[in-house]
Amino acid sequence: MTILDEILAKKQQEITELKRSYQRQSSQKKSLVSLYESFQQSDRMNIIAEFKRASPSKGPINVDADPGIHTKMYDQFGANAISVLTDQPFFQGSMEDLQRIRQVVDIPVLNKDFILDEIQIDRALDYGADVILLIAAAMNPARLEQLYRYATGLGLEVLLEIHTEEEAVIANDLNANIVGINNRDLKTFNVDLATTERLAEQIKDPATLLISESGMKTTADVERVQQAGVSGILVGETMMQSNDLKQTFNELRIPLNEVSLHDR
Ligand SMILES: O=P(O)(O)OC[C@@H](O)[C@@H](O)c1c[nH]c2ccccc12
Repeated sequence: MTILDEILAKKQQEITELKRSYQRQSSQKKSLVSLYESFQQSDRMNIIAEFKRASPSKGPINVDADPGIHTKMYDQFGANAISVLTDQPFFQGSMEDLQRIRQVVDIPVLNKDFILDEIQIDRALDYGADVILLIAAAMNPARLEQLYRYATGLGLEVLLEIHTEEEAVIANDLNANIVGINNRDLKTFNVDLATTERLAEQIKDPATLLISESGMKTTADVERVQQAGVSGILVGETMMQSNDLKQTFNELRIPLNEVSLHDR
């Protein structure tokens, strides 16, 4: 049993409970902020800065950080979007964190969780998310497509996360417009930026927005994934542990070159 299996099993229990207790809000149409559109307009590396207190691979990262104060600083120093880890058992996050963050920033907010059911998508919308994460490794392609269509039908955007060549094919088949290449293998926790280099070229549609996820610490790391053609990065640990967020953003927000701008 991998850690991913363990997380997904626990998540199924949470969903069962949620279906018993969660009251959906009235489905009034909201006007959401488009991550896709706003990232297309930037001439610097787009940064999705993540609020993540702890993780199964690292243990505690920054458990005492205040979600409102911390992400307000992300926004001030140049984040283009905020990712909020809302899983409680393995990441010590919550939907209340997301709600709080929604109150303090106007840039797109991503609900980062192990989403396996429509009810979690309804809840993401209710709590103020603009974007949800769907992880190709977490379910079969047919179910992935159902959830993808459900979310986009509600007006949410989807960051579709892939880690293997097979999953890149799934992303192409779905015609996903925002694809996240996770450098971390969720089964072993190994991080390798070569994953981005390998998979970026497998994504066929030039209009797809490519995001490199995990393991980014230095300017050199960002330059490397940019060469592979990505125009956004998702950064957690480095943002949660930085003593000087202004400096961290300056190091990571490099100007985009032709490689990542060529298809605009
Ligand atoms: O802390 P890092 O190495 O910067 O990684 C951030 C993000 O990519 C990572 O938190 C992540 C990527 N995909 C996920 C899926 C579930 C939980 C967490 C993740």
